[in-house]
Amino acid sequence: MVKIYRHESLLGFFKGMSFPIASIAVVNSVLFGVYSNTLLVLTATSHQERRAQPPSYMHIFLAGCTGGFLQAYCLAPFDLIKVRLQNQTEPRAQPGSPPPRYQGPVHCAASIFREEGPRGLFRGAWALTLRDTPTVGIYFITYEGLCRQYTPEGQNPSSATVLVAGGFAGIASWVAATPLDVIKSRMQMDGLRRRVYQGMLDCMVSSIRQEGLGVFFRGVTINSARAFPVNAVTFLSYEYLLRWWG
Ligand SMILES: C[N+](C)(C)CCCC[C@H](N)C(=O)O
Repeated sequence: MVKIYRHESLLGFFKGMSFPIASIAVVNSVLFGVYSNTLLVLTATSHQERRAQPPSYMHIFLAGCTGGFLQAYCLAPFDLIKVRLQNQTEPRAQPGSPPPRYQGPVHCAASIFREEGPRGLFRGAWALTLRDTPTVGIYFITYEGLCRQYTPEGQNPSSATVLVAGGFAGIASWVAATPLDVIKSRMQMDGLRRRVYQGMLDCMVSSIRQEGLGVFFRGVTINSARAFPVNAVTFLSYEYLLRWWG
């Protein structure tokens, strides 16, 4: 934190923010929409009816995986741009210094398109899909499991339960997602200069060789600290929006 502050001032902490904010509504509606509709297909119960007839954990997991798989594709280009901008760590421009490689998210998207082709915008998308398919399953299982544990049968979970269950669901899924998150980000940065990795497996093997197994847990603490409040609020919004409008 101190280093980022000294080097890039307060703005450094908000690097690559505008795109995630623009994309989060789209990505989350795909995630929760696909999840809920897959459950509807699998169990023939709507969100309201699910309290009285709770779906099995297998169905929850499958619906979560489907949601995770599809949202990964919507997320991929936005996530790529975020990673590229976050990794650009030049100090704030001084007069006379050359401009940064990417001047902002739109410029970044256009440059990737020009330099790496349309498929370049989906660099790392496979790793992202592999990261999100099972871990979104874990996300919903943890959430449902904790809600059921602390809610009397047939009732809606209280706001406090939803917040805590959502927070822990975020942590559990991020802990599980971190190894592939590290690989995904490295694949997304590859291609910026010369290609370093031949593919995902090569990226895994050379990362382990150079940095040991600990590399798979890089950033897990800060990711979990972020995941708790973000997902507490996400699930609270989800539950309340469906209760009001469902
Ligand atoms: C599966 N994985 C852990 C990668 C993410 C789950 C979605 C969580 C939420 N959109 C967030 O940004 O925390």
